[in-house]
Amino acid sequence: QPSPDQQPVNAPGLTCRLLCVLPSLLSSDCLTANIVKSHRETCQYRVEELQALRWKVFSREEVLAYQSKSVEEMWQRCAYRLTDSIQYVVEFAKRIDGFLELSQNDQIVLLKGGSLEVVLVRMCRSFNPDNGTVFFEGKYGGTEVFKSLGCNDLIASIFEFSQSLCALHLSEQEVALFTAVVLLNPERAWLQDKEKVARLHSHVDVAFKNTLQRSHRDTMLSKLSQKTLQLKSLCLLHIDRLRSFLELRPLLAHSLFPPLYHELFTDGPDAPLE
Ligand SMILES: CCS(=O)(=O)c1ccc([C@@H](NC(=O)Cc2ccccc2)C(=O)Nc2ccc(C(O)(C(F)(F)F)C(F)(F)F)cc2)cc1
Repeated sequence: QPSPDQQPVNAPGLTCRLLCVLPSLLSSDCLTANIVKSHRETCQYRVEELQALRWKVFSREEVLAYQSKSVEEMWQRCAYRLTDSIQYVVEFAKRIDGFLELSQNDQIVLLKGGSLEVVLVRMCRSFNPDNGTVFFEGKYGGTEVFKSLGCNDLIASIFEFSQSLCALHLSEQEVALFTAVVLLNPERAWLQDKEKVARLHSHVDVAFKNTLQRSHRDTMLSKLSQKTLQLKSLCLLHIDRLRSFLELRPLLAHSLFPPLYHELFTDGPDAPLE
């Protein structure tokens, strides 16, 4: 009888355990690859591009020009920019395995509830934490650029959020997986098939956790769950400011804002996303 340390490892048991756990690792790796690819194809600007533009900062004159614009014009410019970014998020969602298998109603509910959150997470890639500027209309500017919007608290919160997210030094792979988790939130109100969304969400969550563990970034999870809470309140503040802006100018809403922005952020008659 060989001594215990010479006994062959209980091979069948080990093989079985590997084979049992392997499919989920494989499917989780496939899902990770799909999400990272979807992000790369729909991220609007690559990080390298955004970083190469950091030296292009608005001059004093350009800042003054922004500050002398009307509230309406500034809101319109931001709304257009955000709607542009949201279109890319819609495309990102459609490329995530399983998203298009959800009912159209649930696809719209998830995008209505999560697209602005995803844009704000993605936006941190265009934020320069060294001088507190964000890439806007071709150059980098600080909060002073958005002064004429008349909601400095919202802008300050968005900049603080971007600053804190930058401090986590998320890789593109982590941004991809984090934004997929944010988007596939089974707790969104009005979901028809909550269980189906919860299954998809848990697959993405497992894929994200596996990725973080492999790169020894497990500590990131607790920090990111705090970020998700901040994100929620930030978007509620943003939508509430938009509403109060629009309530004062009912006619403006339809002429000023691109249709998608209107559908996503006002409780007007729900038209399906094109
Ligand atoms: C989000 C995906 S990404 O990181 O790839 C990415 C980053 C920045 C932009 C930027 N693109 C432009 O400017 C387009 C362009 C370029 C040249 C000339 C004219 C036009 C852009 O849209 N910034 C931008 C910042 C801030 C805002 C706020 O509304 C918010 F609330 F989102 F932060 C504002 F309030 F700060 F203004 C809204 C928008 C687009 C995509």
